Amino acid sequence: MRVKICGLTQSAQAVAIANMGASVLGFICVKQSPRYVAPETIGQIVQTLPDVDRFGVFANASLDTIQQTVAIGNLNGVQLHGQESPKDCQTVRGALPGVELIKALRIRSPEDLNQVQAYVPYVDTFLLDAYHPEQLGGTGHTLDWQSLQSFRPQRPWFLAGGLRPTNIGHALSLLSPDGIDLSSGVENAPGDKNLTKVAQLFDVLRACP
Ligand SMILES: O=C(O)c1ccccc1N[C@@H]1O[C@H](COP(=O)(O)O)[C@@H](O)[C@H]1O
Repeated sequence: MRVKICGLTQSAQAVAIANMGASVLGFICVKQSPRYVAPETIGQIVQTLPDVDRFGVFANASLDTIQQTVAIGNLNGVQLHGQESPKDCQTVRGALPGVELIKALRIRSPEDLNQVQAYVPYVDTFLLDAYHPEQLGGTGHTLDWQSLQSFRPQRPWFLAGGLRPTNIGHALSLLSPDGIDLSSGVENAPGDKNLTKVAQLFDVLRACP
């Protein structure tokens, strides 16, 4: 299972988290977020990293912005976390072949899962996050895990939304996602990761059946 830790802003923390076992690191490229990092800073952090996947998280960004950030930041994945349509995903995929494309869907009710099918031809991976009326992501709110038990998309998927070392065991006792994504659940403050909590997370994952 892939483990993605999102909202990195500091090189030393990113290196430590990769060395603890994270397989994907996420950088928030949404300017309104307190976790925003500029493309040049991402590039500097990425230079220091061991072999790990590096994703930029965007919301309703222009293709130009996404392409430039991927190039400057040396990213190998793009997570679209806004209201991007299947056509938008098709455009990003066409412009960035070889870059993994994740479409994040913010789930308010089980019916929201029906939109997944329309994205299948254009994305590599899905990510399910909790819906919040004022925040795009990093909300710390959990999904209704029970309602996802029959979710079987035709692409690999990440579970996100309010995951913490203290609830990940319960989530994984109900669901078998291809990956998990944590941000605020392993932080001291937005963008400042708590390495003790990240270590606790990996302890729990090692103990999971
Ligand atoms: O973290 C942010 O500030 C953010 C801003 C805009 C879009 C997405 C954002 N974060 C994503 O939110 C999920 C879950 O976060 P949490 O674990 O509930 O805090 C994660 O995928 C982040 O990539």
